Amino acid sequence: MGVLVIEVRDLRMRYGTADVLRGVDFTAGRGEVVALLGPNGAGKTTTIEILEGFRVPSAGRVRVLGVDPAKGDEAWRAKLGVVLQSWRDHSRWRVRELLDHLGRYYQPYGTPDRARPFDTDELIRTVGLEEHAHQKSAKLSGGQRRRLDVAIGIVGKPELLFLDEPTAGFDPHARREFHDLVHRLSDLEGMTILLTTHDLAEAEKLADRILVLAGGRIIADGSPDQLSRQVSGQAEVRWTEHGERHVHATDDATGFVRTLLARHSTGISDLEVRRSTLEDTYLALVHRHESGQADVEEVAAL
Ligand SMILES: Nc1ncnc2c1ncn2[C@@H]1O[C@H](COP(=O)(O)OP(=O)(O)OP(=O)(O)O)[C@@H](O)[C@H]1O
Repeated sequence: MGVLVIEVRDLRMRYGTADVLRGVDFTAGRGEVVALLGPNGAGKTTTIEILEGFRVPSAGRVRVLGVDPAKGDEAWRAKLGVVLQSWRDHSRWRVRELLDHLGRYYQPYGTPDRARPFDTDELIRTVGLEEHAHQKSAKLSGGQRRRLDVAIGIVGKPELLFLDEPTAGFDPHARREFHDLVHRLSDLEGMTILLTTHDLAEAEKLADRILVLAGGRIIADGSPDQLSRQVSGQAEVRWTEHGERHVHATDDATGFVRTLLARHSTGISDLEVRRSTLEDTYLALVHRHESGQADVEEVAAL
């Protein structure tokens, strides 16, 4: 995996008497895009806040860019970018002015191989706010304000970017542009990105790896493809035969379809093969976990 940007071992967090994180383990490497999924209240935001140094964990070992976040200094903080769920109020500022102003904070932290901050006009183009550069942020639409949030998060060219539900409120076009942006940031800038989302199609498109947090632990860790194949190896074949609809679940869809067509060379129409989606997989994992059917270790080893 190369250089570890995030290293989390046996992380625990207790609020009062409630154990929210009960031994979370995962790592993320340079340039990796990792999606953290889990039901409401699973502890995703808590985990991210600990990684940012905003919350001190009850126990466990956490290293972010080689540093314990609870002891991170300004130079360390300058290498992180954060896009939170809630809109921070910058309503009096115009877009370009605000980004230019925030960018200045990062100037002392530039290195020979990473100029900081982002050039303001390049940044505005990157997030697609050219037409709104001189508008007050209070006048932006919800989706445009979210783009401004993203611009604020990356203005310092972070090595590690946290995105908490980044595309909530985006229209499909803005969402696709945002996905392209995430890929560019990880490919061209080598940025490691940790994002939370409840949109599984988004996680599948964006993430190299998916972590599922439930019951205070990571219950699955793998590429979207690995997760789908290991949780449900079966595909569903659907077809119409002499006007009647049929469905068959099989481990070997190709073999089944071959036999089906050989047996009935005519009379078969509307043939479809459906693999389980990440959403099916996710729901199966969380259900298995909640109903106690799966041992945590067993699923985590997928
Ligand atoms: N400061 C706090 N004090 C006490 N309990 C808290 C605090 N912050 C969060 N919690 C509780 O910890 C649990 C995890 O919350 P967290 O916000 O991390 O979940 P999440 O996975 O991000 O949820 P969502 O998907 O709804 O955003 C919840 O039950 C929440 O009520």
